[in-house]
Amino acid sequence: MISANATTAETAADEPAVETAKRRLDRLADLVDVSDEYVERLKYPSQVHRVSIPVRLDDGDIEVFEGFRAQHDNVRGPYKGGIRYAPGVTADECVSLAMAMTWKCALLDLPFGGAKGGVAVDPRSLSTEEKRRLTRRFAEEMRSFVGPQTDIPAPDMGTDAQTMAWIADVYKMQTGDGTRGVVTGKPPRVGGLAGREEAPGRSTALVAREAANYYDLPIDGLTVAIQGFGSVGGHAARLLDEWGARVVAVSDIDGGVFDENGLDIDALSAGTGPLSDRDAAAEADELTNDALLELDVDVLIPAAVGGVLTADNAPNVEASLVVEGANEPTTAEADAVLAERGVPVIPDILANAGGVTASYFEWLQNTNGRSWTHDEVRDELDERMLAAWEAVRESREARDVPWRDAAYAVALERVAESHETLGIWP
Ligand SMILES: NC(=O)C1=CN([C@@H]2O[C@H](COP(=O)(O)OP(=O)(O)OC[C@H]3O[C@@H](n4cnc5c(N)ncnc54)[C@H](OP(=O)(O)O)[C@@H]3O)[C@@H](O)[C@H]2O)C=CC1
Ligand SMILES: O=C(O)CCC(=O)C(=O)O
Repeated sequence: MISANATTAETAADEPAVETAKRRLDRLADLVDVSDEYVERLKYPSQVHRVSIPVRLDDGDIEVFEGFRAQHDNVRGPYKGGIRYAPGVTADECVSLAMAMTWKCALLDLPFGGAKGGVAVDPRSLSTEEKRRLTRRFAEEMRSFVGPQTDIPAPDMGTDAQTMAWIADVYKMQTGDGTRGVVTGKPPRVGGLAGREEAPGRSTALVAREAANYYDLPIDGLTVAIQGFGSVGGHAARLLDEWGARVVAVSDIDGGVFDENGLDIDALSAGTGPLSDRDAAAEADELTNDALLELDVDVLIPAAVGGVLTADNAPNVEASLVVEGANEPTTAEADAVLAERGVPVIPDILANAGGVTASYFEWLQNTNGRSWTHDEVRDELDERMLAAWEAVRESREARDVPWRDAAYAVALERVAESHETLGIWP
């Protein structure tokens, strides 16, 4: 077992993400030619919906869960963003993630605004039937504020294609609209897109490869540690492994596995249960999630929960490069420490943006009835991701700022331009 000093996800020194998001906007206002009034408005969500979700559990008891949907800005198109099921989800968490969706969609030049939702629940504590009842009731509660042209949810942590299928079905029963464009990330047999599930992991891998190349770290033999082996982490690991990188560590909620010679990612993916119990990990060492973040690797990819790189552990990060597969894995304080130490951090709004980009293709497919092949999805996704990477690279070089600010500057400029053109406020 490799160990490291224990860290908590958010220390006293690490401010809440929503405050960081607001401060970032102030800083960005100096970088781009945007009026202060727009910047002030964009610090706040347009609306935050909060609903109660009563669910009958398998043992006959009723439990009431809290659900949220934060809608940040829709100047560029309908609100768009995932729904997460995780313990401790709050309205504020959804607000900061909704703000990030506004910037992510603008950076990829998609005709969407930003939203995020969630239910405070540990999905691992629910049976499939309980999840189905919870999801259908949440969908009923969301009826008045979601729709293919208003707000389009998608999967996020703890939710998946099946969750989206249940929401699409409730919406169809309520409205008669059978196009299923109300949510993306559905199973392909009910209007979903081949390639949506792998897309955020694919973009994370693609951006990691480009960034590594930028810093003269060749993909062949590139050592990579990935926290999280779910939708994003699992697909990023598989692709990087396929492209010749050496994925030496991956983890799930219970901890991780490490092999300096590289893990057998395909075999690990084929297994079930905790990673450390899988046959493919028999020769690997176990390590904690904290220790994984401090491994001496070329690329570290946090791809699980937010707030894992903090003021406490950033001084111990040994990776040459951090690529954010998860949303908001790096606190503002950790960002500052890593910048000081010369460790580049490629931001979430670029790296994992393949998810919402593929969601856009799915929404188009549902809207105009033309289905996309898996190859078409991959080709167009890669093209758009590489274009976004280039835009951020140019912004960084022109402005001489960290990668995160460079990406946000491109996005803020586009959102502000849309507001200015419409002239609706201030
Ligand atoms: N799915 C999507 O379309 C997108 C997701 N993202 C972001 O990527 C991140 C991961 O999402 P996604 O892959 O969908 O989620 P999944 O639920 O598919 O996977 C999450 C992974 O993280 C692990 N995990 C959960 N809690 C912890 C913890 N406290 N410490 C360490 N590992 C943990 C899970 O382990 P276990 O399996 O044991 O529970 C699992 O391996 C989130 O930040 C999400 O917002 C970003 C863009 C798109
Ligand atoms: O696909 C989408 O609409 C959003 C995915 C998401 O929630 C994210 O990118 O964080």
